[in-house]
Amino acid sequence: MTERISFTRYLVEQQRVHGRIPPQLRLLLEVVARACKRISLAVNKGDLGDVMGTASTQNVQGEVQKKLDIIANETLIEANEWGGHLAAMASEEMEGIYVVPNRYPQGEYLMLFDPLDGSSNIDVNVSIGTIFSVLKKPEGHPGVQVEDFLQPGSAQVAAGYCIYGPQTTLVLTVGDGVAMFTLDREQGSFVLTRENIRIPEDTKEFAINMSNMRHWDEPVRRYIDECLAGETGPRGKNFNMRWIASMVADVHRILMRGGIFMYPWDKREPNKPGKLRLMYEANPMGWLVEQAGGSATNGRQRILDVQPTQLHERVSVILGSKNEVERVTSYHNDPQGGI
Ligand SMILES: O=P(O)(O)OC[C@H]1O[C@](O)(COP(=O)(O)O)[C@@H](O)[C@@H]1O
Ligand SMILES: [Mg+2]
Ligand SMILES: [Mg+2]
Repeated sequence: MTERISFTRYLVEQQRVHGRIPPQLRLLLEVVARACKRISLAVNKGDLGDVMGTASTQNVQGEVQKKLDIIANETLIEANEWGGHLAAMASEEMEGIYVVPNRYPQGEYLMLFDPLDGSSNIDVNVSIGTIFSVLKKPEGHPGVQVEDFLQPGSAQVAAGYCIYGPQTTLVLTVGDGVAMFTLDREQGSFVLTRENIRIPEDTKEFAINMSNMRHWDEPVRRYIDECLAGETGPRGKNFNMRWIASMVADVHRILMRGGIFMYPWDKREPNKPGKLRLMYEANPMGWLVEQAGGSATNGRQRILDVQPTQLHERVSVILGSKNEVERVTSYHNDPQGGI
């Protein structure tokens, strides 16, 4: 029987063999994995635990928070604040940054997270998840400010997500490809189950919320129309559609078998670049996809090159199989032509 590699051992080998992970980052990732395990247990409880339904509060996005949004947020904060590897955290569920109290040692990393992604699916037993992104705290000044977080996605030192579905699966990159770990509930630990995940460059599967079609911009409309036209149309092949409405689940499918995921700008809120958030949704997912051989743009430029100006800023997201993302991007940059 092949020897099972635990998450801890994988990180230790990445540190020792590849010198990719400094000790503090390894500790941080282990703590995040433990926090995700606790969130997974809460999610699994469903109606047996007091975790379903809405809380009576709103978050900075103006969304009514779900109980699990808050439980997941608190679990990540509590688990990470005392370890000495973080200086501060930022979350979809918190307006400002959370600076690690000075009764604890100040670490050299910053972490951003979407504690519970796919909130609209919580009460209907569909896969949801946690998304995280790790940056280095800039040196040269004491304390931490919001501006320290406003680094482009290309500055990430680690990114990942944990999906709470039929399996609980943790997917991670530290810049050396993408690895996947499945939670072994008997052992209570994450075990390496895939390495060097690759996304096929071509695909016949697109994911977008079709109910927004009338609000889309011309390049997106053109791309989807061509897919829907199938083998008798300009693409000469039939396309299938999927939309789980949990970004973590739609992106996981793409890492597993390819595809293109789109949440583009649309006319419903023309002043917003998109629905999804740059710092703790698009950047970590964009880096994972790139590390697996795919692409991620906002329709015009590489998402990881976008210079953030606000903690909760939104962005148009087009990611997945390289050739399809390049096609949609070319339709934006050259409306008459494109690929
Ligand atoms: O309901 P819609 O418009 O299809 O949007 C679904 C998208 O919204 C999200 O649920 C937003 O994330 P949160 O659940 O973390 O707020 C994404 O996971 C998903 O891709
Ligand atoms: Mg989300
Ligand atoms: Mg969320």
